[in-house]
Amino acid sequence: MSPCSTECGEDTPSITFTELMPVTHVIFDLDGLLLDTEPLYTIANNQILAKYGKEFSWELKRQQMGRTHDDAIKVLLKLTDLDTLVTVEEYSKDYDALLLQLFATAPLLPGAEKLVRHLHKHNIPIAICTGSADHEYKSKTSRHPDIFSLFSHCVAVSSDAEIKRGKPAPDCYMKCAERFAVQPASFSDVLVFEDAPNGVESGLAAGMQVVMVPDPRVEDTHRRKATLCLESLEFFDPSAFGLPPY
Ligand SMILES: O=c1[nH]cc([C@@H]2O[C@H](COP(=O)(O)O)[C@@H](O)[C@H]2O)c(=O)[nH]1
Ligand SMILES: [Mg+2]
Repeated sequence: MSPCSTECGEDTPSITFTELMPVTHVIFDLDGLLLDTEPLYTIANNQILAKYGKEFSWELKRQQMGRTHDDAIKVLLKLTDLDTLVTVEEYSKDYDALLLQLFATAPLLPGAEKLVRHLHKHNIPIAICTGSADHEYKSKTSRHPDIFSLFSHCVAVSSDAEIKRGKPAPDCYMKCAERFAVQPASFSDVLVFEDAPNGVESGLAAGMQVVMVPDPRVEDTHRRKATLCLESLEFFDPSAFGLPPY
Protein backbone atom coordinates (compact mmCIF):
# COMPACT_ATOMS: atom_id res chain seq x y z
CA MET A 1 0.00 0.00 0.00
CA SER A 2 2.56 2.55 -1.05
CA PRO A 3 1.31 6.10 -0.52
CA CYS A 4 1.19 8.20 -3.66
CA SER A 5 -0.31 11.40 -4.97
CA THR A 6 -3.25 11.88 -7.33
CA GLU A 7 -0.76 12.00 -10.20
CA CYS A 8 -0.54 8.19 -10.03
CA GLY A 9 -2.10 6.19 -12.85
CA GLU A 10 -5.65 4.86 -12.80
CA ASP A 11 -4.48 1.39 -11.84
CA THR A 12 -2.98 2.71 -8.60
CA PRO A 13 -4.60 0.79 -5.75
CA SER A 14 -4.21 3.46 -3.04
CA ILE A 15 -4.06 7.22 -2.70
CA THR A 16 -3.23 9.00 0.56
CA PHE A 17 -3.84 12.67 1.16
CA THR A 18 -2.74 13.11 4.80
CA GLU A 19 -0.32 11.58 7.29
CA LEU A 20 -1.53 8.26 8.71
CA MET A 21 -1.62 7.96 12.52
CA PRO A 22 -1.72 4.77 14.65
CA VAL A 23 -5.15 3.64 15.92
CA THR A 24 -6.45 1.27 18.62
CA HIS A 25 -10.09 0.70 17.50
CA VAL A 26 -11.79 0.13 14.14
CA ILE A 27 -15.38 0.88 13.05
CA PHE A 28 -16.76 -0.46 9.77
CA ASP A 29 -19.59 0.90 7.68
CA LEU A 30 -21.85 -1.90 6.40
CA ASP A 31 -23.54 -1.23 3.04
CA GLY A 32 -21.15 -0.96 0.12
CA LEU A 33 -18.18 -1.53 2.42
CA LEU A 34 -18.47 -4.96 4.03
CA LEU A 35 -21.56 -6.12 2.12
CA ASP A 36 -22.40 -5.66 -1.54
CA THR A 37 -25.88 -4.26 -0.85
CA GLU A 38 -25.62 -1.00 -2.82
CA PRO A 39 -26.76 -2.61 -6.11
CA LEU A 40 -29.86 -3.84 -4.23
CA TYR A 41 -30.80 -0.27 -3.24
CA THR A 42 -30.33 0.74 -6.88
CA ILE A 43 -32.68 -2.01 -8.10
CA ALA A 44 -35.35 -1.08 -5.55
CA ASN A 45 -35.18 2.69 -6.15
CA ASN A 46 -35.23 2.22 -9.94
CA GLN A 47 -38.31 0.04 -9.65
CA ILE A 48 -40.25 2.40 -7.39
CA LEU A 49 -39.23 5.62 -9.16
CA ALA A 50 -40.31 4.17 -12.52
CA LYS A 51 -43.90 4.21 -11.20
CA TYR A 52 -43.59 8.01 -11.00
CA GLY A 53 -41.82 8.39 -14.36
CA LYS A 54 -38.45 9.18 -12.72
CA GLU A 55 -34.98 7.62 -12.93
CA PHE A 56 -32.53 6.85 -10.12
CA SER A 57 -29.49 8.93 -11.11
CA TRP A 58 -25.99 8.69 -9.61
CA GLU A 59 -26.54 12.12 -8.00
CA LEU A 60 -29.62 10.75 -6.19
CA LYS A 61 -27.72 7.67 -5.08
CA ARG A 62 -24.71 9.62 -3.81
CA GLN A 63 -27.01 11.86 -1.79
CA GLN A 64 -28.84 8.86 -0.29
CA MET A 65 -25.91 6.59 0.56
CA GLY A 66 -25.26 6.29 4.30
CA ARG A 67 -28.31 8.31 5.37
CA THR A 68 -31.04 6.88 7.58
CA HIS A 69 -34.01 5.23 5.91
CA ASP A 70 -36.30 8.27 6.30
CA ASP A 71 -33.62 10.91 5.55
CA ALA A 72 -32.63 9.05 2.37
CA ILE A 73 -36.22 8.92 1.07
CA LYS A 74 -36.86 12.56 2.00
CA VAL A 75 -33.78 13.65 0.01
CA LEU A 76 -34.83 11.53 -2.96
CA LEU A 77 -38.40 12.87 -3.00
CA LYS A 78 -37.13 16.44 -2.76
CA LEU A 79 -34.54 16.10 -5.54
CA THR A 80 -37.08 14.46 -7.87
CA ASP A 81 -39.80 17.05 -7.06
CA LEU A 82 -42.02 14.25 -5.78
CA ASP A 83 -42.15 15.61 -2.25
CA THR A 84 -45.50 17.33 -2.76
CA LEU A 85 -47.04 14.19 -4.31
CA VAL A 86 -45.61 11.26 -2.37
CA THR A 87 -44.98 10.80 1.38
CA VAL A 88 -42.09 8.86 2.89
CA GLU A 89 -44.63 6.26 4.08
CA GLU A 90 -46.10 5.83 0.59
CA TYR A 91 -42.67 5.47 -1.02
CA SER A 92 -41.54 3.04 1.70
CA LYS A 93 -44.39 0.58 1.33
CA ASP A 94 -43.30 -1.36 -1.77
CA TYR A 95 -39.68 -0.19 -1.49
CA ASP A 96 -39.12 -1.75 1.94
CA ALA A 97 -40.82 -5.01 0.98
CA LEU A 98 -38.68 -5.34 -2.14
CA LEU A 99 -35.46 -4.52 -0.27
CA LEU A 100 -36.13 -7.04 2.47
CA GLN A 101 -36.46 -9.78 -0.16
CA LEU A 102 -33.17 -8.73 -1.75
CA PHE A 103 -31.08 -8.18 1.40
CA ALA A 104 -30.78 -11.85 2.27
CA THR A 105 -28.84 -12.41 -0.98
CA ALA A 106 -26.05 -9.92 -0.13
CA PRO A 107 -22.48 -11.22 -0.56
CA LEU A 108 -19.41 -9.93 1.32
CA LEU A 109 -17.15 -7.55 -0.62
CA PRO A 110 -13.57 -8.57 -1.54
CA GLY A 111 -11.09 -8.26 1.32
CA ALA A 112 -13.78 -7.82 3.99
CA GLU A 113 -13.63 -11.29 5.53
CA LYS A 114 -9.82 -11.38 5.63
CA LEU A 115 -9.57 -7.98 7.35
CA VAL A 116 -12.32 -8.61 9.91
CA ARG A 117 -10.92 -12.04 10.85
CA HIS A 118 -7.39 -10.59 11.09
CA LEU A 119 -8.36 -7.71 13.42
CA HIS A 120 -10.48 -10.00 15.60
CA LYS A 121 -7.66 -12.55 15.85
CA HIS A 122 -5.37 -9.78 17.11
CA ASN A 123 -7.94 -8.53 19.66
CA ILE A 124 -8.43 -5.16 17.98
CA PRO A 125 -11.89 -3.91 19.07
CA ILE A 126 -14.15 -3.79 15.99
CA ALA A 127 -17.73 -2.54 15.56
CA ILE A 128 -20.21 -1.60 12.83
CA CYS A 129 -21.94 1.75 12.25
CA THR A 130 -24.68 1.70 9.62
CA GLY A 131 -27.48 4.01 8.50
CA SER A 132 -29.76 0.95 8.38
CA ALA A 133 -32.39 -0.15 10.91
CA ASP A 134 -31.86 -3.17 13.17
CA HIS A 135 -34.20 -5.50 11.26
CA GLU A 136 -32.43 -4.59 7.99
CA TYR A 137 -29.03 -5.29 9.56
CA LYS A 138 -30.28 -8.73 10.63
CA SER A 139 -31.59 -9.54 7.16
CA LYS A 140 -28.47 -8.29 5.34
CA THR A 141 -26.06 -10.22 7.56
CA SER A 142 -28.13 -13.42 7.81
CA ARG A 143 -25.94 -15.32 5.29
CA HIS A 144 -22.73 -14.54 7.18
CA PRO A 145 -23.19 -15.31 10.90
CA ASP A 146 -19.55 -16.42 11.34
CA ILE A 147 -18.21 -13.02 10.30
CA PHE A 148 -20.76 -10.75 11.92
CA SER A 149 -20.50 -12.51 15.29
CA LEU A 150 -16.91 -11.22 15.49
CA PHE A 151 -17.98 -7.58 15.99
CA SER A 152 -18.41 -6.25 19.51
CA HIS A 153 -21.54 -4.26 18.58
CA CYS A 154 -23.47 -2.61 15.76
CA VAL A 155 -24.97 0.87 15.77
CA ALA A 156 -27.98 0.80 13.41
CA VAL A 157 -28.87 4.48 13.24
CA SER A 158 -32.37 4.18 11.72
CA SER A 159 -33.63 2.32 14.80
CA ASP A 160 -31.39 3.73 17.55
CA ALA A 161 -33.37 5.96 19.93
CA GLU A 162 -30.19 7.48 21.38
CA ILE A 163 -29.03 8.88 18.02
CA LYS A 164 -30.96 11.84 16.64
CA ARG A 165 -28.94 12.62 13.50
CA GLY A 166 -27.71 10.14 10.87
CA LYS A 167 -24.69 10.41 8.58
CA PRO A 168 -23.25 12.87 7.52
CA ALA A 169 -23.54 14.12 11.15
CA PRO A 170 -20.82 12.70 13.46
CA ASP A 171 -23.22 11.44 16.18
CA CYS A 172 -23.38 7.79 15.14
CA TYR A 173 -19.61 7.25 14.91
CA MET A 174 -19.09 8.97 18.28
CA LYS A 175 -21.81 6.87 19.91
CA CYS A 176 -20.40 3.70 18.33
CA ALA A 177 -16.92 4.48 19.77
CA GLU A 178 -18.42 5.15 23.21
CA ARG A 179 -20.10 1.72 23.21
CA PHE A 180 -16.85 -0.30 23.06
CA ALA A 181 -16.35 -2.23 26.33
CA VAL A 182 -12.90 -0.62 26.52
CA GLN A 183 -13.29 2.83 24.99
CA PRO A 184 -10.62 4.47 22.85
CA ALA A 185 -8.60 7.16 24.71
CA SER A 186 -9.70 9.64 22.04
CA PHE A 187 -11.86 9.60 18.89
CA SER A 188 -8.63 10.11 16.94
CA ASP A 189 -7.62 6.58 18.01
CA VAL A 190 -10.46 5.18 15.90
CA LEU A 191 -10.16 4.17 12.25
CA VAL A 192 -13.35 4.21 10.16
CA PHE A 193 -13.92 2.33 6.88
CA GLU A 194 -16.53 3.93 4.60
CA ASP A 195 -17.70 3.78 0.99
CA ALA A 196 -19.99 6.84 0.93
CA PRO A 197 -19.22 10.58 0.91
CA ASN A 198 -21.87 11.09 3.66
CA GLY A 199 -20.14 8.42 5.77
CA VAL A 200 -16.65 9.84 5.25
CA GLU A 201 -17.95 13.23 6.34
CA SER A 202 -19.53 11.66 9.43
CA GLY A 203 -16.33 9.85 10.52
CA LEU A 204 -14.10 12.87 9.92
CA ALA A 205 -16.49 15.17 11.80
CA ALA A 206 -16.24 12.72 14.73
CA GLY A 207 -12.46 13.34 14.74
CA MET A 208 -11.58 9.91 13.35
CA GLN A 209 -9.37 8.85 10.42
CA VAL A 210 -11.37 7.47 7.50
CA VAL A 211 -10.33 4.95 4.86
CA MET A 212 -12.65 5.34 1.88
CA VAL A 213 -13.38 2.46 -0.50
CA PRO A 214 -15.72 4.28 -2.88
CA ASP A 215 -18.08 3.31 -5.65
CA PRO A 216 -16.13 3.94 -8.90
CA ARG A 217 -18.53 6.82 -9.68
CA VAL A 218 -17.56 8.85 -6.59
CA GLU A 219 -16.00 12.11 -7.75
CA ASP A 220 -12.45 13.17 -6.91
CA THR A 221 -13.62 16.04 -4.70
CA HIS A 222 -15.26 13.54 -2.36
CA ARG A 223 -12.35 11.06 -2.45
CA ARG A 224 -9.89 13.78 -1.46
CA LYS A 225 -11.63 14.37 1.88
CA ALA A 226 -10.77 10.86 3.13
CA THR A 227 -7.58 10.07 5.06
CA LEU A 228 -6.85 7.32 2.54
CA CYS A 229 -8.71 6.14 -0.56
CA LEU A 230 -8.52 2.51 -1.74
CA GLU A 231 -10.02 0.74 -4.76
CA SER A 232 -10.73 -2.31 -2.64
CA LEU A 233 -10.39 -3.47 0.97
CA GLU A 234 -8.01 -6.08 -0.48
CA PHE A 235 -5.37 -3.35 -0.79
CA PHE A 236 -5.50 -2.28 2.88
CA ASP A 237 -2.27 -2.63 4.84
CA PRO A 238 -3.08 -2.68 8.61
CA SER A 239 0.49 -1.75 9.56
CA ALA A 240 0.04 1.69 7.90
CA PHE A 241 -2.18 2.59 10.91
CA GLY A 242 -0.06 0.80 13.54
CA LEU A 243 -2.30 -2.27 13.48
CA PRO A 244 -0.82 -5.82 13.43
CA PRO A 245 0.47 -6.65 9.92
CA TYR A 246 -1.07 -9.45 7.84
O1 LIG B 1 -28.98 3.72 -2.89
C1 LIG B 1 -29.04 3.84 -1.66
N1 LIG B 1 -28.02 3.43 -0.87
C2 LIG B 1 -28.04 3.57 0.50
C3 LIG B 1 -29.12 4.13 1.13
C4 LIG B 1 -29.21 4.37 2.61
O2 LIG B 1 -27.92 4.21 3.17
C5 LIG B 1 -27.95 3.25 4.22
C6 LIG B 1 -26.70 2.42 4.16
O3 LIG B 1 -25.96 2.82 5.16
P1 LIG B 1 -24.45 2.39 5.46
O4 LIG B 1 -23.66 2.49 4.23
O5 LIG B 1 -24.18 3.44 6.49
O6 LIG B 1 -24.50 1.01 6.01
C7 LIG B 1 -29.15 2.41 3.98
O7 LIG B 1 -29.61 1.83 5.18
C8 LIG B 1 -30.11 3.40 3.36
O8 LIG B 1 -30.82 4.10 4.38
C9 LIG B 1 -30.22 4.53 0.31
O9 LIG B 1 -31.22 5.02 0.82
N2 LIG B 1 -30.14 4.37 -1.05
MG1 LIG C 1 -21.95 2.50 3.13
